[in-house]
Amino acid sequence: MEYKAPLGVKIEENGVIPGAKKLVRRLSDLKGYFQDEEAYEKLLRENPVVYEVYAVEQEEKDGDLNFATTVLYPGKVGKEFFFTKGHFHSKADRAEIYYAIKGRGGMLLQTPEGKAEWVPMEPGTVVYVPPYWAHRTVNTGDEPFIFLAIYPADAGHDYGSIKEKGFAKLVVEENGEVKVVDNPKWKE
Ligand SMILES: O=C(CO)[C@@H](O)[C@H](O)[C@H](O)COP(=O)(O)O
Ligand SMILES: [Fe+2]
Repeated sequence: MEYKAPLGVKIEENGVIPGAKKLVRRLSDLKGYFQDEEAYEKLLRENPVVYEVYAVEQEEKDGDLNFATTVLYPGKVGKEFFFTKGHFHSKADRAEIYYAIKGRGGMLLQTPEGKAEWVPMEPGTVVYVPPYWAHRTVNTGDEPFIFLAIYPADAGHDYGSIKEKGFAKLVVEENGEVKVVDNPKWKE
């Protein structure tokens, strides 16, 4: 039997995992995701980085685990706070654990039938993402929102239906307050 080597790695203050695979998502990678298309086009001139992911991933095998930090930058498109694309897992029954490290935000979760839930997150919050729920994180603060995700190595990402339909709820700023409101464009 060949055994894999154990690994201990320290997450840096800024959320970087040394040696991890880095993925960068700019605003241009999120075309069609935000409600306010005019605000999107305007901000696209600067094309800011919306988030970075630092992932330590294994072969897609049952029983193994991946982990990744996400650094989700503060910002808004119109009233809507910056968020990650959001996805179901390709193996839809694979669950996940998130652990918030820095900053402020939360997670939108949604069943395949479109039942949406909002879970606020601050440093120290653990979120359990049950099997079958799509999930998207949102930065509602004014500093980077940094969290760790731990997920089965064979979970995979299925972005299609969220890209097409979005979430039934939006997280917006209204009169200086964070509000979770119904998505007017949502169709069952
Ligand atoms: O949920 C997971 C892995 O299953 C996270 O590591 C996200 O992949 C990351 O926060 C970026 O979000 P997405 O762009 O993948 O939605
Ligand atoms: Fe996930």
